[in-house]
Amino acid sequence: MSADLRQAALDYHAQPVPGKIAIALTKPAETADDLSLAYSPGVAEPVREIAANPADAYLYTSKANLVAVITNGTAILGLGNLGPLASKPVMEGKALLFKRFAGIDAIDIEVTHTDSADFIRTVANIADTFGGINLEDIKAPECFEIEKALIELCDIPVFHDDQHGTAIVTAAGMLNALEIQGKNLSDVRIVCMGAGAAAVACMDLLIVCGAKPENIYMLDRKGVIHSARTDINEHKRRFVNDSGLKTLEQVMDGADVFVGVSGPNVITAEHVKSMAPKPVIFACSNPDPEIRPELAKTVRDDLIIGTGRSDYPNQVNNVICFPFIFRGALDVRASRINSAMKRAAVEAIRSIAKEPVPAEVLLAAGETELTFGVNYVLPKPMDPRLLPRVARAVAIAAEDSGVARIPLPDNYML
Ligand SMILES: NC(=O)C1=CN([C@@H]2O[C@H](COP(=O)(O)OP(=O)(O)OC[C@H]3O[C@@H](n4cnc5c(N)ncnc54)[C@H](OP(=O)(O)O)[C@@H]3O)[C@@H](O)[C@H]2O)C=CC1
Ligand SMILES: CC(=O)C(=O)O
Ligand SMILES: [Mg+2]
Repeated sequence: MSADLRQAALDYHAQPVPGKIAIALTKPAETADDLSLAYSPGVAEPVREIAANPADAYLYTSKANLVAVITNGTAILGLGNLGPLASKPVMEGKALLFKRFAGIDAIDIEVTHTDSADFIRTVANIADTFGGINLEDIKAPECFEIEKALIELCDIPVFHDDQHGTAIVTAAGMLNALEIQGKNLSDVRIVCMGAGAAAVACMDLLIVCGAKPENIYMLDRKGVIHSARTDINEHKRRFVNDSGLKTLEQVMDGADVFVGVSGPNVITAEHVKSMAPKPVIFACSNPDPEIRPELAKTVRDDLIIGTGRSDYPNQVNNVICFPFIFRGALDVRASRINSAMKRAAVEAIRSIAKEPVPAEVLLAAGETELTFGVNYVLPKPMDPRLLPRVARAVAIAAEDSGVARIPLPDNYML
């Protein structure tokens, strides 16, 4: 990062007040009459109603539009396990994005804990406060056990964004990129660098969308996951590939697709050069991608490349999903975010990239033109069509799959 950007980022976070979010009042609180309603004695009335009927919390409190962004700071972006407190700027950032893009009030909660059971207990014990829980930057393999347990324990949607938000955006972008390159997901050879939260979920969803498990090579820090390895957990084991290719060099040679959800600068221009014609690279590690687009482009002119960042074309980042999927889930009080809702989000996101881009998006993106093609495979996060289209598709999928607890509002998001 340049010294200028570093200082600008620090100033942005420090000035004019520290941090990125604050709490706003939604009711008058000026007079004694106001306070009689907001606090004692009036507040006792909604208390009694909620005690008698817990669902009334959705009517009389902020629960319906409140999401907790909860972490333990064990996998902060691609920076690693830097602890809960250091993760707070990222979690406040997620809260900012929830509010900016979907009008959802979100609050960050950084949990210090002893083990996964302690973390699960902490989150389960505060869950009723919220309409949904967005788990963030929790490392694998603990994230899988944590999410599974919390889905069972909580009565509200629990969604590990690094798994499912990333997978939804990756699948949407990949289907579009392959369409542009004239390839089918069912035919391509895929290299997935990383075998953690994002990697496992991305590959699972690509398989649901048509990728062949035997065409996927997943790598961790020790190389390709294959069955002779004795150091792999049950989640990695689901992706063993015993074709005989064991090194990064071997799997990149002739690969159609590279998905990077690992760490910075792990592939070289030589690796990119050895890929099949018309390859697709999603180098999603934040803040520094697995390879810089300018480097990859020195060796290929038939390449589609995306990164997790806002300052290159083709941003492949879960921000294109999580505000909108939660909006749809909250608005029908979905009990969970299921596979049908994720598929609906993939299709809604990818369809927007194929349509003309509104002038306000071009302005916000600092672009004069964006058309579906090598430099535009996914909508920009600030595209105002994402909110109505993704939220509506997700809410309809929730209703159709039986997890909505209230009907779709009339003309919802139309
Ligand atoms: N663009 C986006 O929207 C998103 C991007 N990401 C990025 O994906 C990355 C992983 O995040 P997440 O899955 O949550 O983290 P996890 O800690 O769950 O998993 C990290 C995985 O990456 C592997 N890894 C890390 N560094 C290297 C390396 N240098 N070479 C090879 N493998 C490596 C680890 O290997 P091992 O198992 O051997 O330790 C592990 O399998 C981060 O960089 C993050 O920023 C994540 C979510 C969203
Ligand atoms: C974008 C994101 O969630 C990550 O890099 O962890
Ligand atoms: Mg994350």
